[in-house]
Amino acid sequence: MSDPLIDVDSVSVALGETRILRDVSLSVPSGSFVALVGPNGAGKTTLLRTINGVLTPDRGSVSIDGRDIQSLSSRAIARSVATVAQDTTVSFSFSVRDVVAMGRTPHRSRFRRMEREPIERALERTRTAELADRSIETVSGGERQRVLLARALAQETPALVLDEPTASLDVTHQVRTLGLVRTLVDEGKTALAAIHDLDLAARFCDAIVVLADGQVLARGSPETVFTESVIEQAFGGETRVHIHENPATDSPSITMLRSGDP
Ligand SMILES: Nc1ncnc2c1ncn2[C@@H]1O[C@H](COP(=O)(O)OP(=O)(O)OP(=O)(O)O)[C@@H](O)[C@H]1O
Repeated sequence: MSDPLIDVDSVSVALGETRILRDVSLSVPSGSFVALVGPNGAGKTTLLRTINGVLTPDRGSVSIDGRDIQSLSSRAIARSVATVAQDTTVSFSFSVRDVVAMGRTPHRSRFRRMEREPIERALERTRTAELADRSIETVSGGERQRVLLARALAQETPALVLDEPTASLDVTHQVRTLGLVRTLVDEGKTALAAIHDLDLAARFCDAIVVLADGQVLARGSPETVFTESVIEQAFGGETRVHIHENPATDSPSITMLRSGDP
């Protein structure tokens, strides 16, 4: 397997008096797409915010491409990792194109004109070009989520960190968005995404990390991680799953069953 682009080593994070992450280790090999799954409150957002340098671990370390992020400036981190946060609300009235252009900030300098090409390419790839002249305040929640993915693509970083990138999307756009991330990874990017839909995670990702109660419960290929016992341990006794092979996608297909379902 190739070297890890993102390496999280024994990270612990406390917020206020509460310890949120305990001794979390994971690595995202260069050129792979890894899903972070787990119940609400497991610590997924906290972990992603530690990986992009917003939060500082009180123990352990995070490295990007072999460099400890504590030693990097925020500009250097932003040239390595582009993030789409879970909360996509915006409180400014820029056009969609201007929002996507913000992705170029870590590459700008007083001496260089802003390159337009990465912005237009990001708009095209996320199918948001037709929204480009609209105010970001007027687009729908799902469209805004795709615009913020476009901003992350315009940042032209080796790594993408995505917190529930399909949360506001209809089923077609969920598949399109994860399909786009898969294509970007196949072209050379590396992605780590918190994903609630286990079936989509199994379909699009190379590896799965299950986080529960601030700790890594399991990690590995979708086939090895998505067992009934791991899922029931992570999501609690009320959750049962039906796992079967999906010959069309060559990945396990997962149906969540609620209590009362046959
Ligand atoms: N600033 C804070 N102070 C104290 N506790 C916090 C703070 N921010 C988050 N938490 C708690 O940390 C835990 C982990 O939150 P986090 O948002 O990382 O979980 P998550 O796995 O991303 O959840 P979800 O699937 O609901 O998005 C939760 O119990 C949350 O209430």
